Amino acid sequence: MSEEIEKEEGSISIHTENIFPIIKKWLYSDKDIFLRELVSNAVDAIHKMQNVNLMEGLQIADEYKVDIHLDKEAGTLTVADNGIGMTAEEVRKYINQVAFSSAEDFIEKFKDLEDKNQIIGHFGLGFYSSFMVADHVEIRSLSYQKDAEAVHWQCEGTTTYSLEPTDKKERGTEIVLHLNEDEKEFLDPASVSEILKKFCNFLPVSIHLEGEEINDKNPLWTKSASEVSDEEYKEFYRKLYPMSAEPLFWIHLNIDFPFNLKGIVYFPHLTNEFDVTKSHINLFCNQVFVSDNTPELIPEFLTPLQGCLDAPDLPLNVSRSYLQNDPQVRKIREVISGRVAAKIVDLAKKDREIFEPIWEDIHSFVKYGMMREDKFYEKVKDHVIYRATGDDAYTTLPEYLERAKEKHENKVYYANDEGAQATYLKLFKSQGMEALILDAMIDNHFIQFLESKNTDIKFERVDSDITENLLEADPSQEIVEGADNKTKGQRIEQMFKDSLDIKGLTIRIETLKDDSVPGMILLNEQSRRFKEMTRMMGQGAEMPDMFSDHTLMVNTASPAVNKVLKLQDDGDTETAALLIEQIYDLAMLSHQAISKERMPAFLERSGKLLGMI
Ligand SMILES: Nc1ncnc2c1ncn2[C@@H]1O[C@H](COP(=O)(O)OP(=O)(O)OP(=O)(O)O)[C@@H](O)[C@H]1O
Repeated sequence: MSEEIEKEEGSISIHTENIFPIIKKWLYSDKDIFLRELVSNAVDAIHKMQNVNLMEGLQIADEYKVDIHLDKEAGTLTVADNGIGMTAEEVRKYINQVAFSSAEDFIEKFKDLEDKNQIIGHFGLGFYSSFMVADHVEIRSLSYQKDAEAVHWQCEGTTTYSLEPTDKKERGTEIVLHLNEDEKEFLDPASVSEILKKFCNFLPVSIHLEGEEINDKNPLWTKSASEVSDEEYKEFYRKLYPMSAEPLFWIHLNIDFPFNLKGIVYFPHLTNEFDVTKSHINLFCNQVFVSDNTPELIPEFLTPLQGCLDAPDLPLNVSRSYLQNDPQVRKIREVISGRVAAKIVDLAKKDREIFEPIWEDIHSFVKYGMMREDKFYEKVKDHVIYRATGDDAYTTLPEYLERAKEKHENKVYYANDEGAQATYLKLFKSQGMEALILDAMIDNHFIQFLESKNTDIKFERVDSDITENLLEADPSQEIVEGADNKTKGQRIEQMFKDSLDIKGLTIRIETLKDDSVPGMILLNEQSRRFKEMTRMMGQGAEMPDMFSDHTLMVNTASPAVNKVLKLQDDGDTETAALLIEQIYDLAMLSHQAISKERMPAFLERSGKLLGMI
């Protein structure tokens, strides 16, 4: 006979016995944090004691401290404090009744595994993290309360415990961890010291390991900026990052309203080893180390920032994605961005000579920040400096435009490869004109961005066109020569056109004030930029040919060009053709290496021409 089944509904029971395996397994990778949790509890207990003393006007002249003691023989690690202590009632309430009411609740709170490190400390689970490394844990405690009786609690990693009176004489709590066989590394003072240095380095209460104080109770960020010297900031940096070069600048934050935020952030001297994509800020909560991986707190373009932030009221028990959208975290990012902008303006205004080398390290980040954040852009835009070819090595954009007003109003000339564009820069210099050097990866985008922000200003690379200022009013254009009624310019143009059979090439005849350059390649700014963009995106299999359209500007003032004319007149068309090819190759040479197709002819021709001298 089959059993009759009637419909029933109910809840699946998950037993609390499951909790210990979960604590061990899920949290295993971060087991070091049990020390942070126990020491934080001890510090909290001391703070509570200090408050009670304050309120009751009691004078208890103890030196408050947390003692960590390792006993190799017994296999125990003990965290002892002289804080407020616990009565039996309090142990029952705070320790036995774990802050979650069911395993379901526990799992719900832990579902975001990424944050387990932070969550553990924020759901009243801190003490239980000791079961990650010990099956057997004891608490011995004596409450500060009058006539309190000392208690001894023990648990061996199951859901049963024992609680009995004990003979502890001094106020406070001792947590004794009988370490598991494979956790004996926590008996090694050097390992424990390292963990304590990470988590407890800046705790506000004295922390002793085997009798020796290991922490700095008053880290620099707790002081006010006016009482800290530059040397102290640098020394603090060296302590945090012993192997690093001196930071470029730093910002001391001390904000009480509308939220609490203290800290010192440093902009490092960047080296090749420095990972600019990774978060470098140490986050603290009331001097307790929380995390060294909270990129959400820093504007993306400032990820290289190092240092410490102490944000006591951040809701750290929430997921990373929440943190990203949390209004307070956004405000922190804004504050940091604003303060960095102010610092940059301040440095730029104060002393250019100090600012210039710093600028070389930070400019890509600043430019990226300007493109990403309008507020940041507005704050720094007039103080951003550019390397320039004029008398001053660096200039701001407003300064440059002011100087260029007469010669080329609202036009900014720039070079992005000083070597390749040397001829053009020389011409500019000889005519008292300046160009900006914009040769960083980001500058291509930054130029477009600046143009979009300042629609009246145009940027042109020095080889994009020949400006009026470089040209001589050309008498040769007017002079009609020979029987064919052509000007000198027209004749030269014709000869170059006839000789050079090159795809996409246009010949343009000009007379430059400078006669030392026979020919120059000009690339139209807009089409060149378009090709560069396409190349950078690099999706198509075919890379755009930068020279599919180019202009050879032939300088009629050049003796070499006049020589071509003379040879033609003398009937030596062969040598004239050689010279024309040579002028073209030399002009191209500054843009790219001579192609393998043209190279043999170039070498042979060069040899021939040398032989003629
Ligand atoms: N060393 C101690 N001295 C006095 N009370 C303690 C000590 N350690 C723990 N307690 C008590 O036990 C409670 C539970 O501690 P637990 O670490 O599990 O969570 P919590 O401290 O409430 O929260 P957090 O996870 O933020 O530390 C504490 O709130 C405190 O009342």
